[in-house]
Amino acid sequence: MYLMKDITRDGNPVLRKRAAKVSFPLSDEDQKLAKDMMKYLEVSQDPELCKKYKLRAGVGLAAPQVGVSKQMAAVLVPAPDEDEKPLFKDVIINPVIVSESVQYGALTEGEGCLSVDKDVPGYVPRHDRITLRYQDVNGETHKVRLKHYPAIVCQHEIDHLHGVLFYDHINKDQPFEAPADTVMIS
Ligand SMILES: CNC(=O)c1cccc(C)c1Nc1nc(N2CCN(c3ccccc3Cl)CC2)nc(N2CSC[C@H]2C(=O)NC)n1
Repeated sequence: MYLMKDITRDGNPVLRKRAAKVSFPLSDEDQKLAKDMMKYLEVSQDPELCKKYKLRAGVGLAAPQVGVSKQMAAVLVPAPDEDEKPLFKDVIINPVIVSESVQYGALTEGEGCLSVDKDVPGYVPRHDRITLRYQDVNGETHKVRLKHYPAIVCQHEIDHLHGVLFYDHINKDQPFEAPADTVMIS
């Protein structure tokens, strides 16, 4: 299981590389990587376990964040009502955003990243809605339409696979300025 010591931090070149495509069938190593990344998210979202293992909670974790430059990310976006099923839960492999809304979306509180220890205030303008194509651990291809929070999270994770960090998108002069008609997501 990953601990915070296993998370690569900003400054590590692996976070600024384009990650390599993953081939199928997954090697045992890649299967374990997928399982361990999802496990981190599950444990980090459990208040007891999060405290016990001193983790930062997350809804997404990309392979470069555990030092592996491969096109794989775990996403676990819980439903607002905890006894509902998650808004999105899967390990996305070789993900491609095939279409995206003109309209922007941004988290009202800004974004955090397990690999960025400092707080970087400001809006991170992303596409409010995306159509995402990816392969799951079994090699099955999925094409899903996402909007608002799950769409934001997937864009944040796919950025990691392209060597992009969230603060790259923050307007330097006006960090809390967002394009007109941006959907503000709380
Ligand atoms: C600087 N202000 C802020 O960070 C920030 C501040 C306030 C609100 C938001 C909404 C902020 N923003 C933000 N909050 C999150 N979490 C909220 C808490 N949550 C969580 C916590 C505990 C249990 C279960 C869960 Cl689910 C875990 C996820 N996550 C992300 N991001 C950006 S996209 C990838 C995703 C990620 O996983 N980052 C580690 N951003």
